[in-house]
Amino acid sequence: MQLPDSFSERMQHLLHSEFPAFQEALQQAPLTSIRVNTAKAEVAIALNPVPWAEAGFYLPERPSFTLDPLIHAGAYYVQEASSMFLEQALKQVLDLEEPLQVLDLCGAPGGKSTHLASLISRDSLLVSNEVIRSRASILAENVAKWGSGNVLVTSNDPRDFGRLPHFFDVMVVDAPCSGEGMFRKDPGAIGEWSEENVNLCAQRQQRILMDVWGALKPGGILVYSTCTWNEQENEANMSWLSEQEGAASIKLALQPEWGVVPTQLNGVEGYRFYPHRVQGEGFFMAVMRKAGEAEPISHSKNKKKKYKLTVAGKKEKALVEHWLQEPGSYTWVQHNEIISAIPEALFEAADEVYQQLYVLYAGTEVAEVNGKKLKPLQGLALSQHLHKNAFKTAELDLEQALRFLRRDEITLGTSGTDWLLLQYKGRPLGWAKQIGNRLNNYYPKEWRIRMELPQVLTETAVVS
Ligand SMILES: C[S@@+](CC[C@H](N)C(=O)[O-])C[C@H]1O[C@@H](n2cnc3c(N)ncnc32)[C@H](O)[C@@H]1O
Repeated sequence: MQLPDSFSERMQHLLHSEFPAFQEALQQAPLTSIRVNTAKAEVAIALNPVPWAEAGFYLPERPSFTLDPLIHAGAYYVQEASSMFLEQALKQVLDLEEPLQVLDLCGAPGGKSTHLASLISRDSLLVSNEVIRSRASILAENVAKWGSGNVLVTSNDPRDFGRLPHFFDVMVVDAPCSGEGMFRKDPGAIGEWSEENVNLCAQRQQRILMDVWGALKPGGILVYSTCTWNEQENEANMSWLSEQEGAASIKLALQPEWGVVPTQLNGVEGYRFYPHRVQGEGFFMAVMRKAGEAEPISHSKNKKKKYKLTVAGKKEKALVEHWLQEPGSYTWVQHNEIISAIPEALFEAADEVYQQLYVLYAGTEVAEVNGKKLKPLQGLALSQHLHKNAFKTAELDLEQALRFLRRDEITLGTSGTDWLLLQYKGRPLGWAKQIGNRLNNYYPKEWRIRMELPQVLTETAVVS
């Protein structure tokens, strides 16, 4: 791996005698790690845990994840281990039992969003945003697969969040960066690296931070991260924020065996992940508290208020509400023919987000209602709160499951006119409709596996 000279000089300056070990680590193959969706699955084999994330595990080798139906069922997410350090920021700084309004500003493809969704309580709202529309669709797909039901996926420019002043208790800004920490995983990133790009990234990060800062409550928490090592994009930006806005740095407790390197610049604490020190890729994180007193969440129900969300009619709601567990805990909303369930406690906040931002996916998309015709939706199949007994289910073997996920035609020897919830190892994958002894495949077109199946299929058996 040929590194740019000025990058090597910078790293030598940062690492001194550790530089040769760092260089050598960059030549090693990157590690593979996953984070298990504990609401849906558990690890099936003895795996080494990621020490700073409860549901994180290293895999001994990288399987073909596409060929494991359970990844499509949202049973786990492939995520780089260092990034899972976000968990420490949340657990050490916040009371996660409390209802929180959380923003993940740079959300796609969804590693941190799905992690946040697992960490926050059911009465907490996660707004998961991605400015680039095509990437926002992938984010919405991953959020729907995770199935927690308390996430709104938006696709807005950071400056649009100025329309939600003092709205969020927590903000995660996993900023677009020069990607030095990804050189080992994505050698293509080396060619894009330049001093000029580092400066441009640092300026863009400051702009992003200023654009969203107003949406953070006084006393609210910012978790800032990048996958790069240079000081400009990391400690210097946090020091700038502290000077500019009076934000205070928050110190996290570290276990020495983690190998995470704490840093300090002008009173700002940072956490660095180097591949020769930790089992993971390059990463930086800092946690800051906005000046001022924390305000409790208050959304007054006002009868005269004009809502953007339309509550579903009684008739429509009655048709589908038994499809989720605890139907009474949701507000059922309808947009065109789509009925979605939003946790009742989050309705007011969700409506405010709808008033101000472009929402791509909200809560759990449950059904499409067209007169008397009812179609269960993919979001429901993958929901952690699906009421399975309301449906006929069919268990698929590995080949059938992969064919279903490719949107191929499949036959199961069933007959009738029902909707079938198709499962693999007991985990729902999606819907098929029986038409006599044929099955219509309703797996979403945009999500389908495009890969040809190999002649011999082997089970991945990472989680069960
Ligand atoms: C490091 S990635 C986010 C990874 C994600 N947090 C995860 O854990 O899966 C940064 C994201 O910022 C988005 N982005 C690019 N330019 C941006 C901008 N000007 N403002 C906000 N986000 C931007 C990128 O499209 C990208 O998805």
